[in-house]
Amino acid sequence: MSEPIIVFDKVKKAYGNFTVLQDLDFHVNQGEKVTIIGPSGSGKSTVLRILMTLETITDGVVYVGGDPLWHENKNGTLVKAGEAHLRKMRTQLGMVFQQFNLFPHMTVLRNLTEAPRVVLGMSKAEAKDRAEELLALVGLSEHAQKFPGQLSGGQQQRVGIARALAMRPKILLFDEPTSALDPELVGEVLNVIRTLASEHDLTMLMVTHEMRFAREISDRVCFFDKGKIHEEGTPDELFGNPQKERTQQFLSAVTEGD
Ligand SMILES: Nc1ncnc2c1ncn2[C@@H]1O[C@H](COP(=O)(O)OP(=O)(O)OP(=O)(O)O)[C@@H](O)[C@H]1O
Repeated sequence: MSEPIIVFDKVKKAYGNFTVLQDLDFHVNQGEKVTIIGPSGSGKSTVLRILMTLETITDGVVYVGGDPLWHENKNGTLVKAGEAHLRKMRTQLGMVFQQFNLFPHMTVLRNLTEAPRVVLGMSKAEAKDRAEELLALVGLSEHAQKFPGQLSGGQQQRVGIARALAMRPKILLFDEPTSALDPELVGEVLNVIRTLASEHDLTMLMVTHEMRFAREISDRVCFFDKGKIHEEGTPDELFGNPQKERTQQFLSAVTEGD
């Protein structure tokens, strides 16, 4: 049984009086592929944004790789983490965004080499070698010198995946990676994620509306509702035999016509 690499311990996230996550207990084991599904506004993206340190937490503790993410241990007490701690912790995670978030004024190659050089201090030659390997992995070797605007949405998202991998994260987060794409471009992105999931020992946590894909690649699927895990299980359990009425309602609404 592998160790948890992500742990949410009674995490609360509120914006003013509005509570998005309420006492959330959640974990992902090392190497596990976990998918979060659920209705709009249930807090799915917030979980990923907290892990990327793009959102703070209101209460509770998040652990990544055994260390508190948003806190530092000072003489046995957890205190709010400083920027240096956050920066160090962040290197364990990579994120693939819905809107790709590539640097538009940089070539594809530079999009992949910039952060490894600046943040990890990698040499130019090493960063370039690594970027070329990753572009081959996502099938974009011949587009290295293009700018993001010259690529299709599917190609841009494949660059987004390669860029996240360039930082050699232990954990890869995907926030609805195909929802900004035209339907005919979804398949090529899912193929890349499928390859990563089957051939690499990465821990993957994904928010997606692609139910069939979630069923195929996940070890575990969590159904979120109102900032909590309402039900979770293997894909066969959750999609094939959901136990709770709310899960059944959600699944029958989103899989209608499938
Ligand atoms: N900066 C913010 N200020 C106030 N409310 C916010 C902020 N960011 C998110 N929210 C609210 O928090 C709730 C959860 O947002 P989140 O993006 O996590 O939902 P989600 O489950 O990912 O939804 P979707 O499937 O629509 O992306 C939503 O109701 C959203 O409006």
